[in-house]
Amino acid sequence: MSGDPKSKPSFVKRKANAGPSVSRKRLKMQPTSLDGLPWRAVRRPSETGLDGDDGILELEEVENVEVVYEDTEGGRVMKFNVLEPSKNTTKATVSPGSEEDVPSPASSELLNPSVLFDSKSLLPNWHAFCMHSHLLQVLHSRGFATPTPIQAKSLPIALDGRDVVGVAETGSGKTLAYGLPILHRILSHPRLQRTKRRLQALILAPTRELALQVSDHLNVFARVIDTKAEQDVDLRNTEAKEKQHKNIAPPLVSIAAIVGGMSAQKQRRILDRGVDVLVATPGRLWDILEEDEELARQISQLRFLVLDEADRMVEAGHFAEMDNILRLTIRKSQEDEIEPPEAPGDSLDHKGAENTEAVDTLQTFVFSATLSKDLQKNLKRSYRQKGYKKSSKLASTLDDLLLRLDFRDPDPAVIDISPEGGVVSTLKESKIECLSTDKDAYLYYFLLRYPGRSLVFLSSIDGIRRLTPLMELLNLKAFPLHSQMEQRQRLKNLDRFKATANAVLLATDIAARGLDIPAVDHVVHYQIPRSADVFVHRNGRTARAMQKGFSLLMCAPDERRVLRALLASLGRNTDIPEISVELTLVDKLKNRLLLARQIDSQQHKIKKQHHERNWLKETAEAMEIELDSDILSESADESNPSKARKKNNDAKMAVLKAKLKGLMAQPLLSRGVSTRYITSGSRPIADDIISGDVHETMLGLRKSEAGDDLVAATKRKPMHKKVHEEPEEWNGFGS
Ligand SMILES: Nc1ncnc2c1ncn2[C@@H]1O[C@H](COP(=O)(O)OP(=O)(O)OP(=O)(O)O)[C@@H](O)[C@H]1O
Repeated sequence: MSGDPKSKPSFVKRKANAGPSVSRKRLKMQPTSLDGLPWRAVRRPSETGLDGDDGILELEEVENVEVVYEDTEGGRVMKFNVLEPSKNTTKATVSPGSEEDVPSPASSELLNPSVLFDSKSLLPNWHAFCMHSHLLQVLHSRGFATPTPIQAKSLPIALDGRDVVGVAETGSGKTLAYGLPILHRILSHPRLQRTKRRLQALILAPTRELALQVSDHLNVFARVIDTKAEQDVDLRNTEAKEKQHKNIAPPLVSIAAIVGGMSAQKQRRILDRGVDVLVATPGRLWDILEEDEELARQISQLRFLVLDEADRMVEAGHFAEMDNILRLTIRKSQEDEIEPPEAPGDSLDHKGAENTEAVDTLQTFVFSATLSKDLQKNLKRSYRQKGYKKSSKLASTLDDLLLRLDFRDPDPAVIDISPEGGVVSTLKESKIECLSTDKDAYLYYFLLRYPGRSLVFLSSIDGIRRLTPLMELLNLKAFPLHSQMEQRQRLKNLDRFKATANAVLLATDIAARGLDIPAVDHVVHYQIPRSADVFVHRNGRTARAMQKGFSLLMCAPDERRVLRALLASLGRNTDIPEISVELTLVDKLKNRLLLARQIDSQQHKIKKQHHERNWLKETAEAMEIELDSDILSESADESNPSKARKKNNDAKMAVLKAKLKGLMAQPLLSRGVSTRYITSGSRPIADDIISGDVHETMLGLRKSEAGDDLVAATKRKPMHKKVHEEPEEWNGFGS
């Protein structure tokens, strides 16, 4: 019996169970007293209300016991015969009262899935994978009726214990393709109760947002199902998520995210408590690893290693950290020239069998929407070439890095179902050719003409800083997202963008990979992306999970050459179609933009003057210098304007703002529509207005989706042709 009987009132409930399958033939007479029986502690089922700590410290059961009644002189007595269990019994032999032998709560679900959850009739398309019943229930509760193609192809292989390199289009469910096998394994091999969780899976992701998203996504599958909470709480909202986390039972599988920009102490505390799955960005993980020897040791004994968006990881400035972390995962049994850094505790092999099991069964998953065919071939080849030697120098390309992965599998399965040319079937692409200096106006036109959730990619942070205030002055809900923002602000802006139906996210390529934002209607490339992969991933933020999506590329004359090269590298032989634009409207919008720019530069000037004046004063004070009265008066003239001057500035600003307000109040009429009589143009619009069919911000234009306004694409000179493979047949999500 466990617990301290002195400190708490306690009793032990016991139930005897002879078990129907016990054969008389293997009866071994062992008359014993009640306390001498092989009692086994069992979980206190929450359904019965016995799972609290009050009163009952432990519930025990005993099996293979025969109860015999004997008539004696003193009356009828009960005797117990212990039957010897059959040799092939699957139950572990347990010693009574041993804490170590008590399975964790997760094991309660470790029963025949078809008994707990009728997956055959409720989830027929998932049934064949024989996954843990808890996972099937979550899939069912979320309405994930059918595995996506990448899931259907990789799950059987991954569940079979093999390594997988998976390449599939953006938004096609790759997270669960690697996540479900990991969760299945952990749920099916529950840790012993009161033993600390041991790290079993490490998932590396290139950006903080992606790492947090992956951990959120998998956490949904790791928690005890609370259908009410699932309905009530929008899990995509950070605040709601925090609230929910406070209210729920401990997870069946503990998944933690370790990313930069958030409290390192808090993340260390979580690690100290023990986690099963760690999702991390390489930079922060390496920082922690340099001080946390125990974590380094656990990483050297992982059961699963995942590289999500592997190809991005080498670009994100994480190369050295990635390389170091991968070295930790290399097993000692490998005949390798790379000496993994000595993991703390290497000498402490007291875990014995547990270590051996982990060492021998590391499974590696590498997933991305863009892994070149050459790389995939090289990956395979490297394992066949016995002579391949890993150099101890730092890896320098993705090829190098992947070749360093410690694939246990002599022939890792490579599943490539990425679409030809990188275009997702539900995505419509378009472009606008215009001068660089006109891009703001065309962007503004597009955002007004096609309201919705638009994600605009810019190649520089300065560009985002310049555009954000302009958009705000033009009454658009614009949120910036880039690496120089504080992490809290980054997440807040993402949440706001997700929660606003008609909003603009101005982002650098940190938002290009993996982010699963619901219902992004448009992706805009303000500049041509620097590579074909980035183009594919940026586009992948829309048209996800078989939803419709639209992308617009803004191409200046000096970018044409880059665009041609980009399309060629994707093996495309048709140009991207142009979208038709009402140029008269763009001209009108240019006037608004001009005013917005003037206001912004005026505001900027005032801010700068304040800043300079304060700096001068503070510096003089700090250095205990008395500034020359000439300088002071000059400075006062310039940056601390006199009342009259200030008034003048304020008046100037008020005039500009009033002008802009006036312009914005004027309806934007399309060409051919008279400003005086909206029925007299080439296309009278009065009827459309009455029927609500006209565009609310641009009179004279019918409401339409961006995809409806494409101009036929021109054919480009044929490139080297690709053999056309039949597309994967898939009828979409939930079918
Ligand atoms: N079997 C399924 N049925 C329905 N929806 C699914 C299924 N699997 C995943 N999803 C949903 O599809 C969306 C995209 O999944 P996920 O983010 O894993 O895509 P991805 O392939 O990793 O995309 P990217 O390459 O852009 O990172 C998510 O919202 C996810 O919940």
